[in-house]
Amino acid sequence: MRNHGARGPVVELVDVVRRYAGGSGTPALAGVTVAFAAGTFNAVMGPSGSGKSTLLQCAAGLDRPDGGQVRLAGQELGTLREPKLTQARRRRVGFVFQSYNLMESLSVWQNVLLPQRLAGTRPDRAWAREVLHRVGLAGREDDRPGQLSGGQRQRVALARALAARPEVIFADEPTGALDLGAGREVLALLREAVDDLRTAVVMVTHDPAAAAWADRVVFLADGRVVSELAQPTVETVAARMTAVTAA
Ligand SMILES: Nc1ncnc2c1ncn2[C@@H]1O[C@H](COP(=O)(O)OP(=O)(O)OP(=O)(O)O)[C@@H](O)[C@H]1O
Repeated sequence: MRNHGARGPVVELVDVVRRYAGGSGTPALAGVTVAFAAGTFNAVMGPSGSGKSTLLQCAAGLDRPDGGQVRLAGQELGTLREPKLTQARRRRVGFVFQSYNLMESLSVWQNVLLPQRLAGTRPDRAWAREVLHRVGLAGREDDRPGQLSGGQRQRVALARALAARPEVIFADEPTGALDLGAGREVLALLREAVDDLRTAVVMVTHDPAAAAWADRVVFLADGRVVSELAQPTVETVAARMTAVTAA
């Protein structure tokens, strides 16, 4: 596609509107235009209810907007019907959630390979092994998630995302359930995915210290992008959050 070169955005939202049935009248997304490029780490922040999770769901093709366009690797998602939409998502997108979303009955290894099995592609075992090594879980392949700490579980979730070589990883509060040290490990691994693999990362967070790992912070309020910050630090993020919340 024309606009998906090395410098083109992996994910592009143009004037995206999402209105929930029975909502209070204010749309969850009220016309959001934003793009996320390969090899960039983006944080999305904003007050509770500002539309962060809805933005992630629409950008990932998990939810359909009521207006506007979402392009993933240059492909307009609104034009895709199932199962093409699911295929596009499986091929290009990785997810990391606050609650890990691992299959408890499967081993670490089976969890990491599951998305590729579901996609019907032949799992790249050598890369999966490399990825487990990268996240510090080599040797834990046969463990069940129940035998792991929260930080280790989240690193399995990250390995699962990376194993499919996604162009973009969407992370919804990936450090929300972790202590400081485990959270830092996960953030460092997301950073590595951006710097070494040129993955785009889009991470929703409430934590200025987590956002400071990003290259850029996008601030939402009332379903709109109200501010942006490049090269964020804990201090500049905290100050901007205060300003956005007070406005
Ligand atoms: N499934 C739904 N049905 C109806 N309204 C919803 C639904 N999901 C979200 N909303 C509403 O849409 C708005 C945006 O919600 P969203 O979860 O995207 O915000 P958020 O910024 O992620 O919030 P938080 O930080 O609390 O997770 C809120 O007003 C919320 O109540």
